[in-house]
Amino acid sequence: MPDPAAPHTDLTPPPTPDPDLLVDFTDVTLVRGGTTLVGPITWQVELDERWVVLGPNGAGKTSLMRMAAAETHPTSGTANLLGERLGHTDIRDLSTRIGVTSSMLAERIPDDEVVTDLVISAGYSVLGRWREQYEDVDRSQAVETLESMGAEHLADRRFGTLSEGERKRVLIARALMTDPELLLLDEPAAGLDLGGREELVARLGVLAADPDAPATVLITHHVEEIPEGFTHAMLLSQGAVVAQGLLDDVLTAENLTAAFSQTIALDRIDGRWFARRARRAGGHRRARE
Ligand SMILES: Nc1ncnc2c1ncn2[C@@H]1O[C@H](COP(=O)(O)OP(=O)(O)OP(=O)(O)O)[C@@H](O)[C@H]1O
Repeated sequence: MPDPAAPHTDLTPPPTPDPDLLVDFTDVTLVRGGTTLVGPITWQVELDERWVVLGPNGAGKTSLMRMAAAETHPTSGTANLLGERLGHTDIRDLSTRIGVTSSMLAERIPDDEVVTDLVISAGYSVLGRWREQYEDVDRSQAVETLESMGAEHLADRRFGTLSEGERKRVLIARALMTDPELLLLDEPAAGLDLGGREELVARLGVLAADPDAPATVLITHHVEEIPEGFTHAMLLSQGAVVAQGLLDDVLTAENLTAAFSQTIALDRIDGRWFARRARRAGGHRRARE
């Protein structure tokens, strides 16, 4: 007979993580210094999905991505990545299965790193040259991956000599080098000029359309940076989810207005999105009077 005064202990084993869910977060939070940076968030990313995570500065996008990259453990909630439960698996085993690009990573790359070596090193979970001689197979795969991002001509260049746009393409190639199951891109178009942004968005659109490409999560501040072929969106504001789900359902003027705390008008032209602050009713007419 159980003691009714004893604390309740749930002996049911947690459900086995679903291998088809690359990200499977339930009520996940990240707390630092007593402040909740993001969450609680319940979020699932499936094999063939391409997600965009949008929100203003400080919304918690990078905090969410660091948990999805297994770089940071959630403070609470249940987090499964690639069918493994965080906290019950060696996160180093996940690192080659998740391709990541971020400005934080870019800052850690030595200026004199040769692009091909940088791309190859992803396969060894190191940043920078690790071996004296890489295998020919590594080298040819690196060139092939650079080709997929239109960056093969940069193979022998040193990272520090590349333009911002060239760096972004090289870093995405590096993230793809290990043939990851999940690709996480944190603001890949930040700092690019119009031409560079459009070039990158087009390449990401090609990647999104490739059925063999990994499930992708792209973080951005701007709807103009959403490539064609993206399927899902999450809007974050102040650490909380404003909306998430199918891109067409989530990306509305109403939801953007809520996320960015100002009245946003949204247009869709040729499969791309464009946002701006809406004029106040009658503002145009007054300006002409
Ligand atoms: N280690 C930390 N300790 C305390 N607060 C932190 C820490 N890291 C981040 N924050 C805060 O958490 C909030 C969310 O940060 P995060 O970088 O996730 O936002 P973001 O949406 O990626 O922002 P941005 O668009 O500006 O890059 C911010 O207010 C940030 O100042």
